[in-house]
Amino acid sequence: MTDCTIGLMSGTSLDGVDGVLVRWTEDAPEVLAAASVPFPPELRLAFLELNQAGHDELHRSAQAAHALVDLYVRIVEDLLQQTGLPALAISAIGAHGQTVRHQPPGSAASAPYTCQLNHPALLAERTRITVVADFRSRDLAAGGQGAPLVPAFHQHLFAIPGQSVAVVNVGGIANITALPAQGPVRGLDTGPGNVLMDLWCHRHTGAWFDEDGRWAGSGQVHEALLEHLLRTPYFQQTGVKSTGRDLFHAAWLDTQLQAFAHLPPADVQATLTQLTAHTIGHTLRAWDWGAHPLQHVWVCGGGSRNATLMRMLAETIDPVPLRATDEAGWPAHWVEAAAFAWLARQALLGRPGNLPSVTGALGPRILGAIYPA
Ligand SMILES: Nc1ncnc2c1ncn2[C@@H]1O[C@H](COP(=O)(O)OP(=O)(O)OP(=O)(O)O)[C@@H](O)[C@H]1O
Ligand SMILES: CC(=O)N[C@H]1[C@@H]2OC[C@@H](O2)[C@@H](O)[C@@H]1O[C@H](C)C(=O)O
Repeated sequence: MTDCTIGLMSGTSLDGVDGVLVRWTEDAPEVLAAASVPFPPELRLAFLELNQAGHDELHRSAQAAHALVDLYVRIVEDLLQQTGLPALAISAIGAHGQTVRHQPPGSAASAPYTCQLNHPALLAERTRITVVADFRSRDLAAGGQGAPLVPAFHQHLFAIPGQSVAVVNVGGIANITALPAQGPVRGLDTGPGNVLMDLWCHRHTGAWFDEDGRWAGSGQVHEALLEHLLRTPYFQQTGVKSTGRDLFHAAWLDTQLQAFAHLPPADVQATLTQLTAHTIGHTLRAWDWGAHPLQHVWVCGGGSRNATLMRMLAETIDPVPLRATDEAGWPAHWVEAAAFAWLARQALLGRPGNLPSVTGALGPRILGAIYPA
C-alpha cells in the first residue's frame, strides 16, 4: 500500500497556498509533486481585514474559509494529476487553514487562543480524502504556544548526530529551530520575517514584495531606527514565544516610524530587512550550544529568495555558513507544506506532533482533528 499524504499551507505572508504530495518510506519523505496557487486579491484582503476586529466577522470568516477550500481543492487535484495517483492512494491531507488571530499564553490578558480559518469537512467532502486540521489548538490547550510546529519536522529532516545545526524559516513571521548535538530541540518565532518588509514595499512601490531584496539593497540601514525597533518587548523575551500579525501589523509599523518620517523609504526598507536578520541572527548566537558550537544554518521560506536579507543574516552569524534548503534537496517553499503532510501522518499514526521543549506544552500531544474521507 502507498503511504502518501498531502500538506497544504498558507502562512502569514498571505501570498497564497503551497501544497506538496509526499510519499513516506520508513518515515523518510519523498516529494512526488508540488503546486502553489496565489491568493486572489480579494481573498488576500479578506484575510488581512480579518486579522483585526471588524463588523460581522463570523460571516466574513465563513465566506473566506469556503474560498480557501476552493483553492485547496484546486491544489489537491493538481497534485493528483501530476502524479497520476487516485484520491484513494492518499491517506490524508494536512490542511493548516489560514491564521487570522494568534494570542498564545503570555501575549495578552485574555484566555489564550489561536484561530485558523478552514472548512475541513468541506475539503474531505470535495476531495474524498481524509483531512487533518486544527493542528495548533491541542498544544495550546496543554499550555503551549501552539507554534512553531515545524521544528519537529526540521528535526526529522535536518538533524545530524554529533553536529549542531539550525533551521530558519523566513515567512511572514520568522521562526527558527535549534538542533543541538546534545540536549533538546529548541525553537521560537523571532518576530517579523517578511511581513513588515512586504507592507512597506507595497506601500511605496506597489509591488507585493521586494524582489531579491533589491530595493532594500539600495538603501542604508538607519541605526537609530533599528535600535528603536529592537526595544519592542517581544524581542527581549527569552524562552518559548510565538507571534503573528496580531502584534506586527501596519498600524504598529506606523507608530514605530512616527519619529523617523524624514527617512528615505529605501532606508526604512533596508532597516526592516536588517531587523529580520538581526533578530534571527542574535537569537541563534545567544543560544547555548554547549560543547558543539553551531556549525551550519539552513534557510527556507520565501525570505531565502531575498539576497539582501541573506547577506545581512550571513554577516550577523559570521563565520557560521548559511545555505538555502534547496541545496539539501528541499526547495525553500516546500518545507512548511511538507511539515503539514508529516503532521497529518503523525496524527493518523497516533503519534505526537509537538515538541514541548519548543512550544512549552505540558507534554507531547497528538495534534489535529481528523475528518474521515
Ligand atoms: N524573489 C523574492 N525576493 C524577495 N522576497 C521574496 C521572494 N520570493 C518570496 N519572497 C518573500 O517571501 C514571502 C512568502 O514567503 P512564504 O511563502 O515562506 O511565507 P508564508 O508561508 O506565508 O509564511 P509563514 O512562514 O509566516 O507561514 C513573500 O511575501 C515575500 O516577502
Ligand atoms: C499561529 C501561526 O499560524 N503561526 C505561524 C506563523 O508563520 C511562521 C510562524 O508564525 C510560525 O509560528 C507558524 O507557522 C509555522 C508553520 C509553524 O508553526 O512552525
